[in-house]
Amino acid sequence: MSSFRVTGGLKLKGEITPQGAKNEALQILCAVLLTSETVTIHKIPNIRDVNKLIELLADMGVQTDKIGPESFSFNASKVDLSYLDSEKFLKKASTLRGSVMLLGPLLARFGQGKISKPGGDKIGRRRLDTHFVGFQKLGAKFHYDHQQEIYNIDGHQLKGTYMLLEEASVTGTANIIMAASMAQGKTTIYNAACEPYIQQLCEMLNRMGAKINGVGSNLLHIEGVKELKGTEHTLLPDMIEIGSFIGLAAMTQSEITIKNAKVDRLGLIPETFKRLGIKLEIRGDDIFIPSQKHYEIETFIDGSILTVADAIWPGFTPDLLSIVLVTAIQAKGTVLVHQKMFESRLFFVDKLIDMGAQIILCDPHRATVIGLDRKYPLKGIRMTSPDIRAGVSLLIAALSAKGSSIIDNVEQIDRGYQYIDQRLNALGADIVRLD
Ligand SMILES: CC(=O)N[C@H]1[C@@H](OP(=O)(O)OP(=O)(O)OC[C@H]2O[C@@H](n3ccc(=O)[nH]c3=O)[C@H](O)[C@@H]2O)O[C@H](CO)[C@@H](O)[C@@H]1O
Ligand SMILES: C=C(OP(=O)(O)O)C(=O)O
Repeated sequence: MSSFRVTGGLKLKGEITPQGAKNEALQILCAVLLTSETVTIHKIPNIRDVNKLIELLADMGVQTDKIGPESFSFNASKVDLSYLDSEKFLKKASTLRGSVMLLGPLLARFGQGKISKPGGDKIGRRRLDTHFVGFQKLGAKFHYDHQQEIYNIDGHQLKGTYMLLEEASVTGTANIIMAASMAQGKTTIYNAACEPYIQQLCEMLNRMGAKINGVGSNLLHIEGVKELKGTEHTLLPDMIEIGSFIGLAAMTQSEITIKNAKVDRLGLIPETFKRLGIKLEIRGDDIFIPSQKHYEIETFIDGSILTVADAIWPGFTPDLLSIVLVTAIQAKGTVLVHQKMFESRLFFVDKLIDMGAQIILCDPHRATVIGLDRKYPLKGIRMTSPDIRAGVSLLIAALSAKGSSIIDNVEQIDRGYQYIDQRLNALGADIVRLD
């Protein structure tokens, strides 16, 4: 288990370029299984979850070549399906959430798939019903081995159909789209998730020869094709990293320019941080955040306390609520943070309270932050990173604090933020990795 020793209180300054999007990378990497031709992907982040998925593909027989600092080519002309039965596969697949999206492509191309219960953040119950009900609607048979926690699916000629998803699951929608792309006939998916990750996946599949309409909406029409061909794809900048850098700049009074942020793909993210009083300037495709001593949280029009809540896209992403929460600590004013989707994602606030933050955890889904307006700084403490986004929130708190902090279990942060210590140190932070 690695830790960070963070010396707080330093102002950062400079430019930072976001990595390629983690959650998009996980979908796009799984999609390489859909064709026997070569797929080249650019802007692949060097993070734990992505690296594990690339390893899984290679172990399965996919030819994997690193062709540039952030570019890989993949060729899945030979796939060893017997590897799916191995202990090694099942163990590795269970360490990340994204591995579940191997199932859709496996089913589409080989008529079968198998996966152990996927991992990912322990942030509450994370059911997979949408995925399997969707596969079943396409005609696949599904069996869950409760004892070994293994999901098996089988379905040699999938048939297109109409389906109304019970919930707009992000990875579930991606899985169903990939399975339906090669099913016989037409599939309609209503209440589909439409995050930029999904839009990117659909655009890539269309370049491969798929026929998907409605991209960007929650109503997708997919005309199945017999086969898909190779393509080239560039990942979007990671919008969750971008939001994290905005929060970091505000909390540490830093002047930061986020380069090439693809601002038009960020949805409500810039607006939500602006509502906390943070000044953002959009300069071309960059976001400039000036050093700000004070930032004041808006109220609603009727003067009542602002609520920031998550919602499915184009609502505000749940993955940035922990960052909003930590950013509000040094704001002026009060905000209610309402995490509707996950039930165990806010418990990390006890560490922030230990550091001196004024937060009331109302219940597992809601926390009220009463901003300190820099009347006093947080104080450094020792803490453990429970999940990826809480981990980065603790890092932001530690960077703003007086004194030094130790953050344990930074593997959680490494799941989703590449070289975060080195990149922030280049802006003037003092983070030491202790192995
Ligand atoms: C690898 C990956 O891409 N992970 C992301 C993906 O996870 P993932 O795809 O696993 O998350 P889902 O979209 O399936 O669901 C997230 C949570 O929201 C609930 N839910 C979802 C939709 C809905 O209409 N109603 C509802 O209550 C689900 O029950 C679940 O608790 O999407 C989540 C939601 O944006 C993000 O937090 C994760 O970072
Ligand atoms: C919850 C997240 O990731 P995962 O779905 O991989 O656990 C996240 O990226 O914030």
